[in-house]
Amino acid sequence: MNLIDKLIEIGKEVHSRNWVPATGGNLSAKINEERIIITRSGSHKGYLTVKDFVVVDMNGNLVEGDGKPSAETLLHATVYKLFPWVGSVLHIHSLNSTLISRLTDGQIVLEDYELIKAFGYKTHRERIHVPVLENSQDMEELSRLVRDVLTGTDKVVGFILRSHGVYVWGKDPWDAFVRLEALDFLLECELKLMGVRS
Ligand SMILES: CSC[C@@H](O)[C@@H](O)C(=O)COP(=O)(O)O
Ligand SMILES: [Zn+2]
Repeated sequence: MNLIDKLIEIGKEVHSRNWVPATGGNLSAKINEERIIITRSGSHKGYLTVKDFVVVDMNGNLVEGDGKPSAETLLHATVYKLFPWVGSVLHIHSLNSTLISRLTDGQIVLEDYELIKAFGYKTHRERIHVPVLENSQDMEELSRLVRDVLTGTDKVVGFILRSHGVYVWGKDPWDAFVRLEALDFLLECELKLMGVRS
């Protein structure tokens, strides 16, 4: 299966979970060190076809395909540039990531969950971090912020844009999807715990 087919399949899957309502979200995969394939801006992630993908360079410039690359292309490029091992970046607007960001300042710290091992760690004892960043429509500024919070740490497994959604990455589209599933589950656990404790 090629990269586009895999991303189309992931689009259907995230749509079936109500993670990408109303054309929200964007999906990408790295073709090589200089090129990314990413969803076209405004495409519905549950009904993607080959025409909904464009090729961009690592600065977000369109290289191939019709239409405008995702409005958030620069955020994907920032993750690829920082982590050479990453082969796919997924962004969704799940309820769990959106709601928890409205109740959290700074970052979410996850520890003592078995599913932490889904991020490649050997033990549930590892503490992993999910920074919550202020949402912005200024992608240049936001990508600088993302670069700053991701620099010099291997404990950040994703980031959330407040009241917007979550970004997760992996070595390929399937790995990124499994991590996304794990992270959304962990966010739901934290959200429910907040409800119980309040
Ligand atoms: C439906 S508005 C959502 C967008 O503003 C954005 O947050 C989003 O995730 C999708 O943007 P897109 O440009 O289609 O990749
Ligand atoms: Zn979004």
